[in-house]
Amino acid sequence: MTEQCQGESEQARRSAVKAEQDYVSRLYERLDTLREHTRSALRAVYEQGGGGGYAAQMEREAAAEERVHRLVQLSTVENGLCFGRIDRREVDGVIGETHYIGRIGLRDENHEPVLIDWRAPAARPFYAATPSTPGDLVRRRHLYVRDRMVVDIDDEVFDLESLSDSDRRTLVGEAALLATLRQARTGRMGDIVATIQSEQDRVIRASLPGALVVQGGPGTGKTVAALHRAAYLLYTHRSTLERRGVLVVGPNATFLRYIGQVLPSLGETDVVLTTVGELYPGIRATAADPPDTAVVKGSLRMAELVEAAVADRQRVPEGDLVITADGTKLRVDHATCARLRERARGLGLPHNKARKLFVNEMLWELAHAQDDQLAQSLREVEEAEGLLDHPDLPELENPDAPLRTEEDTAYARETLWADPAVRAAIDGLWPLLTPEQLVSDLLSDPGLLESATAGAAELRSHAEFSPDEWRSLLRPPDAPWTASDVPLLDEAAELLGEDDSEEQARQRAEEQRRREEENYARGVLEVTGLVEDGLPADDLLDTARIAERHRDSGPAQTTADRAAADREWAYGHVIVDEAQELSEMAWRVVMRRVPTRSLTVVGDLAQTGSAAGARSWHAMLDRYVHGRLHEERLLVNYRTPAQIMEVAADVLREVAPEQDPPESVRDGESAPRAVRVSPGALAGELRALVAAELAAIGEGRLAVLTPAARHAATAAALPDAAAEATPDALDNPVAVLTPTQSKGLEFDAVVVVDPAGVLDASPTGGHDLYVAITRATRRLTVVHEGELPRMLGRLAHA
Ligand SMILES: Nc1ncnc2c1ncn2[C@@H]1O[C@H](COP(=O)(O)OP(=O)(O)OP(=O)(O)O)[C@@H](O)[C@H]1O
Repeated sequence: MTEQCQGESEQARRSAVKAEQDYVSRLYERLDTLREHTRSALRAVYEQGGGGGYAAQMEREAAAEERVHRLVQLSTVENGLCFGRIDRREVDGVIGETHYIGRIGLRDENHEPVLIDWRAPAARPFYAATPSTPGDLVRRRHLYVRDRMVVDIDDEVFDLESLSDSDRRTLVGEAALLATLRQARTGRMGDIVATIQSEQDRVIRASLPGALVVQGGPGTGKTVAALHRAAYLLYTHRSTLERRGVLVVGPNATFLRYIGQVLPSLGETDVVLTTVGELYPGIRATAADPPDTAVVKGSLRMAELVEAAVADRQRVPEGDLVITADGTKLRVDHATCARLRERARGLGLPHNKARKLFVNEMLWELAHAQDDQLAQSLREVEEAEGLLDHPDLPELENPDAPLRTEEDTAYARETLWADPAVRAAIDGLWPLLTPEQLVSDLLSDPGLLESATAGAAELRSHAEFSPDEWRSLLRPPDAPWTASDVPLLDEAAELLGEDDSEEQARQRAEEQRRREEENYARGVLEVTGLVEDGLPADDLLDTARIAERHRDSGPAQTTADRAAADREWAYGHVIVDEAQELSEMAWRVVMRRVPTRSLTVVGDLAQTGSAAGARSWHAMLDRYVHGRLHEERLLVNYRTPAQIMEVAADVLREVAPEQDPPESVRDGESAPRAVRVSPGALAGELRALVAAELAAIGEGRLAVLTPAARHAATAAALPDAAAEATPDALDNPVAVLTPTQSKGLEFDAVVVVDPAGVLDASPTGGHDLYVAITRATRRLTVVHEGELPRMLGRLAHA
């Protein structure tokens, strides 16, 4: 290009930027106006005061809630309100339309659309158009807006002929996507509304019913696409999903925190984000089982084991049941006890519900036993006194009439139930059980476990456990709950049914209150967090005021709050991330939460780290979705540069040759390398190496990934690093994690310590090494003491 041409092009670009600035400024003015309207409407609701009846109060709360929600939404879209534009082709002399695409839809005062929500059908061409299938698009333009200023534009032209001369001169080079990908990581995943790629768009806009499986290698955008899908579904099916809610299940708390801002940044705050370990309300299971135990606990046979364990708690005494109540010995014979158990079981109700019948009938039996006793002792007295057949006594009208009326017997039942000896005896035969009690007793009592194992094999022939297998389940009674216990608790809850004892009800209410408070606090933090992200000062004031006011009136329950606290909640849609890690038993829990089987399952079979996890999507899911499983594949890696991906591909070829690695979208800035350290010198060398890597990445995040057995020692060598996989681990520039803990995360620089140790740590060590290497967005260093594993032979030594 000549200098003159360059100058002209630059000038044309500047004027195009200016024209876009005028448009964008008008959009922000509109946004400000809408905020002001919403704020005034909210004030008006608050100023109404607290009068009126309960209904009026509830109505006011609902109105306030709706406006707060809208205000939060209008605040979240401040950054990047508008990020794109599409120009359609002229058809039959009718000038082609131009649409601006943004985080939300806006209309001007005449109700004309001025900004199209990225999820609306009209925005679809922005994402779906490709050079080979442009549809009716002439051009797609990305707008770079910072602090309300258009700083740049980036065009992709599909039909050069249709552009005016001045438009042609504004064409600029760098693709929006690459610019985004090069940014340093912040420890929080961002949204990608401006740069969704067409293969991802297919995933995001897939229809609501049925199970969609998204299989894709590391960094292909599975997580981020799944989150955008949640936002898309909420927008498109708002009435269904707002009532039933959307659940996102992720692998751990660090990951949930990492992705936690994506949906709020898209204006969606009412989604439940949780882990499998938290799917059972009231339990927060973070401990992990040894791999062997996790495999047994994850197996479907555990369903039968729990079923047998419940049946074992419905007992028949060895001989007759004999209870001393109120000084009298009452007897119910063995056969009657067995009959009562069978009748209660025959109801087909959960254990705690069927117990009502069992208790009822047993009390009748005891009351009748009492009647018999009474008759017996009366007869004995009469005999002793010689009263029987006494000529002076008037003849009874009906000598066989019972001594007590039905009413007396009913009263006697109540008295019997109040007797601790009676209650203890009946509880021994058919106790009221909580899932926690049942599972804890089962796993800590070898007798119960062995008996349940035998029972499981009787129930279903496939449900056999070897002695080694069932013994691997044994643990101390006070052991903390593990994530693989949660499916057992959920299974037990299904089989036991509600325990309506007062204490349980109180505990549930308490747990619910705690969750509400937590959610509320999190919501406020999110709102105020936005302020730091550049919200105008008057919004800061108002947001804080709203938050305070909101607190005074107590947190109103959102669908998400209610859903999270209710084990039996049926969600409208469930998204499972890192889904390859879920065991068969964990899938049972997930499926219970979504009876309609409207699911998005995202994962990568090449990254399966849990020995109880998936080897095939069909094998894992077919039994639930019966052929309604649609699979999409993502093939492009947006995270890991090509040079690092080549190293990962070597590992994959060794550990899962049937899987193809994804193709990197970009080249890296530095070659991945290996560093050999002499045994004993690791701590000192690691400190220096981490310092050098940090300097190389500038702002950004670094992870030191190490086998679990070396985690403590590695963390001790780096005292300033975040050493635990807590939610805020990624707030620290350096985190020391195991490969398992790093699942789903990404870092500008990754230092893998002791790759041979990673490989040897578990049967799926190769998959873990693949995961570790593919966390890097820019730099990879592998530190080793002994021989470098052969599969890493491509790495050059520094
Ligand atoms: N279209 C896109 N535009 C910009 N960034 C993108 C796009 N797609 C993906 N990314 C970025 O690529 C990175 C990887 O995405 P993501 O974490 O969703 O991948 P993943 O497939 O879930 O990976 P893994 O299986 O390793 O967990 C993220 O930083 C994400 O923001």
